Amino acid sequence: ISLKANIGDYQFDNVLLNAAGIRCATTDELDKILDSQAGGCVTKSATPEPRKGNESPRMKATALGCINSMGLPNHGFDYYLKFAEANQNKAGKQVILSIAGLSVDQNLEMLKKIQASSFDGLTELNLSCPNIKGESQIAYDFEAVREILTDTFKFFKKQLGIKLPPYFDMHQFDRIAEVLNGFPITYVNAINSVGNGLIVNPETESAVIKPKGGFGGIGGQYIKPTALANVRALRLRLRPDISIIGTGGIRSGQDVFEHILCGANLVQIGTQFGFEGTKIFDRISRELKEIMDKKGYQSVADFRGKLKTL
Ligand SMILES: O=C(O)c1[nH]c(=O)[nH]c(=O)c1I
Repeated sequence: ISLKANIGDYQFDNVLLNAAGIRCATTDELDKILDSQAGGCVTKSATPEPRKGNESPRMKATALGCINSMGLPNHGFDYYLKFAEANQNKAGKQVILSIAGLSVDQNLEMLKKIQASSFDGLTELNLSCPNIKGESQIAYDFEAVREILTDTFKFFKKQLGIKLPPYFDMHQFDRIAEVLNGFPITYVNAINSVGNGLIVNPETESAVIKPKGGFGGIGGQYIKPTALANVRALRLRLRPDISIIGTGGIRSGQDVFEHILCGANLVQIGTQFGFEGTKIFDRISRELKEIMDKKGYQSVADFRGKLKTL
């Protein structure tokens, strides 16, 4: 039974990856992921310069997942580009370089550097960070997405993925797919955390994270139905050559099976990877293979996108 998959001409020995932002801000953390059963690693979304991020407490775990308002803490774009250049082309293991500029110009500046660099792997353009004070998630403004991709593909000739926020309305699925189908993107990653949730502690009668009055992105079990709906809706609307990475609510082999059934080519694990560390990739690989064995599937292609309706 094989858990191999590919995106464009990039081979992954395993469909499991970390989600950007979780235990992936330093080279040590990234090395640990590459040394694990994961099919590759995704770097913490980078800004052109290093950032401290928001005030702590800025992340809180709950019984069903977590809330975060990290505020893009990272070591700066050059740090991650250097790691990506040094660790690309490991057989069957891909390094995905994630960027999240605070403006169109910052994104174009980083993309120009990638284009000029020796990194020939996948870049993930994060248009969905929910935690920058005063900034909204770019991908909720469809014309802004069209503009940044128009500017990007005037010079960017390497392979680009787009990290999307969750959408909650059929016309939004139609609109974002219509915009993305107009560009030579390699994949979309659905979804980022569900933005601006609020976790309350009834004992202390208080919010549980400091930034933004306690508002932050929600991950974990809370968001799996929304993640699956976004993967499915985009699979049904995007050009067949655009792959999908499914992210959101994964903590078992069954959850991965559901994401692939909805159309995911690969999956990323965030909240639960944060709780368990890299041994999660062994556990979930084993659980997924057990499910495939029971159902008589040899490869993930056998059931990818084959969700039935009633
Ligand atoms: O606050 C963050 O750093 C963050 N947090 C998220 O939940 N998603 C994101 O894309 C980002 I860039």
